[in-house]
Parts: sequence; C-alpha cells; structure tokens
Amino acid sequence: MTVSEIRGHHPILTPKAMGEVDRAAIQSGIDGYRLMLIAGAAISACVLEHYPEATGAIVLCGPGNNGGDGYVAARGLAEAGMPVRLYSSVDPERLKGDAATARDDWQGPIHSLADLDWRDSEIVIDALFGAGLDRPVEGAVAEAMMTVVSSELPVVAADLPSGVSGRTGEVQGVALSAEHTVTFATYKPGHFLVPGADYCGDVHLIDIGIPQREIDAHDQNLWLNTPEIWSDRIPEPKLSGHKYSKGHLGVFSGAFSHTGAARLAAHSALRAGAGLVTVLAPASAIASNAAHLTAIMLRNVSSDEDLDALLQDQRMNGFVLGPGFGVGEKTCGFARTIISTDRALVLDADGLTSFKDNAEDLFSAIADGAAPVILTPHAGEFSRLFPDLAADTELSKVDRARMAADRSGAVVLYKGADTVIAAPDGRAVINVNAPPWLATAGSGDCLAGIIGALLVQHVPAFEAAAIAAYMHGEAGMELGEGLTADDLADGILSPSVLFE
Ligand SMILES: NC(=O)C1=CN([C@@H]2O[C@H](COP(=O)(O)OP(=O)(O)OC[C@H]3O[C@@H](n4cnc5c(N)ncnc54)[C@H](OP(=O)(O)O)[C@@H]3O)[C@@H](O)[C@H]2O)[C@H](O)CC1
Ligand SMILES: [K+]
Repeated sequence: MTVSEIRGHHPILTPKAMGEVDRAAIQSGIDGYRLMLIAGAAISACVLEHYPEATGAIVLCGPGNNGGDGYVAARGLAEAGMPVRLYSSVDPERLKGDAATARDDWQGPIHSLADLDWRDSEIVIDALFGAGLDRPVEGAVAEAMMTVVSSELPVVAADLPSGVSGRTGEVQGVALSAEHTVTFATYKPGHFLVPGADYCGDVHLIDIGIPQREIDAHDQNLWLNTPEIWSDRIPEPKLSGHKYSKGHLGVFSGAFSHTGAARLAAHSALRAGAGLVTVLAPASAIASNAAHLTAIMLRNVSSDEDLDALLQDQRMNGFVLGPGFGVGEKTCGFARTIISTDRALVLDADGLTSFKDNAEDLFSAIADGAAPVILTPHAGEFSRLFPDLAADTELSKVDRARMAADRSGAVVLYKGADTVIAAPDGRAVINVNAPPWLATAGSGDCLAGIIGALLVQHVPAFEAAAIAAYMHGEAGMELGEGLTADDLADGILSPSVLFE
C-alpha cells in the first residue's frame, strides 16, 4: 500500500516515544523477544511477497534490536528456502538482550560487513539501524552502505532505511534507499517527512502485539492526516440551507496584471462549498477580473476606507489575503484590520512575506483578536517569518510548524511534499496524499481558497487546514500528472461529495 492510500486513525510517534512504548509494554508483561519475532517475520514475509522470484538475499545486521529483527528475518527467509548471507556491522558478541537471543537462534554463518559481497544476491534486507540511529553514519559502515547503494539491488528496510532519522526524516551521513519499509506499532515522522519519505518506498505498518493502550498513553498529538481525524467536522449540506448559511468568502486580488492568483483561489473556494465568493479588487483590476468572472462576484476594494465599508457586512465572514496581492504596508494594514474584526483569515503568499520585518506585529494582532487565522507558508515564506526556527537544524519540520503555531497563535500549514499542519494547542498532522505534480504554479492559491471555503462554513481552523490539504491532494491525484492550477480549481469537489 502506498502512503496516499492509508486510512484510519494513525498516531505518529518519534523513535524515542516508541522506545518508551516498547519498554512500557515489556514492563506490563509482554515478552520483548516475541515482539522481535513478529517484527522479523513481517520483514521476511514482505520479501517473499514482493520478491518471490529472488534466488538469494543478503541481510545486513547492526548493533542493536534493529539488527535483531534482521537475524529473525534471515531465519524466516532461510526456512522458506531462500539462500541467505548475513553480515554484521559489529562483532556479534557485542549484541545484548533480545538481539543476542535472535543471533543465537540464527543457525547460519555471520560474516563481517567489511567482507560484503553482493554478487549472486537479488535483494538486500537492511537491519543496520532503526530507531536507535542517533548520529551520522561514518567509516566502514558508511562505505558498505555506499556499496549497497551502487549495487542498485532492491532494499527492504527494517523499521527505517538505515541512515534516515525517524524523528526528522533527515539523512544522517548516508542512507539506504528502500523499495519497502516494514515498520512496527506506529509510523514515525521520518517515514513521511522529506527527504526520509523518498528513502522509505512503500511503508508497511505491522501490528506486533503492542497494546493500543500503551500507544494511546504516549500519544504525541501528531497524526497522519486521514479523514478519520476530522470526518465529524466536514460541513454537511442542509436541506434548509441557503447560500449565506454556507458562508461568504472575500478573496483579495492584486493590481491590474496580478489578478489570476485571486481568481484561482476564488474559483477553488466556490467548488469547495463556500456559499458566496467575492473577489475584492483594486480599481485598476476591476476590468481584468470582470472579464473572467461569472458565478464569483466582484467588488472594488482599493483603500482602507473601502475595506472598512466592506466589513460592515457581517455576512462576509472570511478572507483570503496574499495570492498575487503584492508585498508591502497596505497588505499588513489589511491583515491587521481583518484580524481585529474577528473574521477568519487565510494569510498566504505575499500576505506572509509582507510581515518579513515585523512578524511580531502580526503575532500580537492575532493574540489581541479572536479571529481564526491560518498561515500557509512554503519553506521560503516560513524562513521569512520564523528565521530562527528555519535555521535550527536540530528541529524537524513538525517541531518547526508546532513552534511557529505556538509563537504566532495561528494555525500553521507548512507546505511541501510533506505538508505539516500545526495548531497553537499542540495538535499536528502530516499530510501525505499530495502527488508530486501538485507542485505547480497556482496550486497554493487553490489551496488557500479551499481553506477559506471551509472557514466560512465554520469549520474550526485546524480542521479546515487539514481537510483542505487532503482535498487538494485528492484532486491532484484524481486529475493526474500534468495538471495545471486551472484544472485543479475546476477539479475540487466539495467535501460532502468527496467524502460521501
Ligand atoms: N517498535 C517496536 O516495538 C520494536 C522494535 N524493534 C526494533 O528495534 C529497533 C530499535 O532498536 P535499538 O536497539 O533501540 O536501536 P538500533 O538497533 O536502531 O540502534 C542500535 C545502536 O546503534 C548505535 N548507533 C546509532 N547511530 C549509529 C551510527 N550512526 N553509527 C554507528 N552506530 C550507531 C547506537 O548504540 P551506541 O552504543 O553505539 O550509541 C544504538 O543504540 C527498532 O528500530 C526496531 O527495528 C524490536 O525488534 C521489536 C519491538
Ligand atoms: K533499518
């Protein structure tokens, strides 16, 4: 199963938290070696299922329990009749606990990794490092891993591809690139955060018998962005509903030659179920917008006074500000005014960059108001608003998004192939259904519009961002490679249709 097909409620635990869960499970009476036997059996089963024709395997075992999984997997493959050659990166006598037991139960020879010979093998089982990786891989082990990389043999990884940090998804020195990764009990951030996600191939989550209560007790408020997280917040169409009950979104347009982004957002918002959408354009952009809009309304908002007048109409209950709007003090002023009136605001693109030198102003406006605010930065915009968080190499993308949400008081949707959405209260999700071809000009404008549409339908900010990211990804998958943002805006399905 590819990650985009994952359903269900999935907590994501850091390797450290997973270790605590393991220890708690074992303390509660569960046999640790039994967990390892199930883990190892799942790895050998994965190999046999996906490479049934393979005539020989090499198994690379490291110094810890990840290596222990490798010994068990080697035994499973040998018992299934596959010739196996096993290599250890350390003196096998150094193994302890369950890993030592697994080593003792392996009947075949143990070769030194320094003698690695991959000829006449067709598959590599990577059990060098998993959750315990805590520093860059160097020296002889790194060299052996480079040999495996250059062999181009398919790799099945135990828990994580060796060299990929389970906490951050960063490569520590060098990493193996797996076609399949078999992981246990819960997913780890490194399975979904780039670049780690690209090294994992298909990720298979295996229940090895750790009680759910232990996983729940260590829940870190981080989940995979699946419909199960927010399905009860999807706006339901009501028979008695009218267009205003589905909200009225205002989308600010840039000047004469910068109007397309706002229309993409507006169009997406209407598709995503907003009752009414109005493009709010400066005088210079009225004609160019009017030439392209039909179901979407248009209003001249050029000045602060125009905005004040507009805000008298309480029915316009949410705004998208930023796409194509231009960077500058006018943008900051509009954002502050909207936030002070407690209307929902999606601050995107130029709306974010405008606060580059006065991010604290934005954060204090948000703190002073009650407006639901969603910031939607890509990496460049993120580093303009939160330069210290962006520069801190110890932090994962999840950490950064969470700290940004805490600091700003806004829900932060930190874009990328691994979009992370974080709320000021600490909740976070990683979105995984976005295909690579969704990274196309105007795609972010569409996403901003979808979020706006959900906000004006009174979906709470965190769920609005999470649902929107998911809808955006689904539309991208549905439309396929080569889509343009125009196709995307046309292809958005309202959530009640998408999730019926
Ligand atoms: N999730 C579960 O329920 C189960 C998981 N299992 C498997 O166990 C591993 C985690 O095992 P652990 O022993 O904690 O860690 P590793 O095997 O990943 O690492 C072992 C040691 O390797 C050393 N290390 C770390 N980084 C490097 C490096 N860059 N170069 C060389 N050595 C490194 C470090 O030891 P030191 O003493 O040298 O610091 C690590 O402690 C998990 O991933 C699963 O595969 C269980 O089998 C079943 C239950
Ligand atoms: K591994």
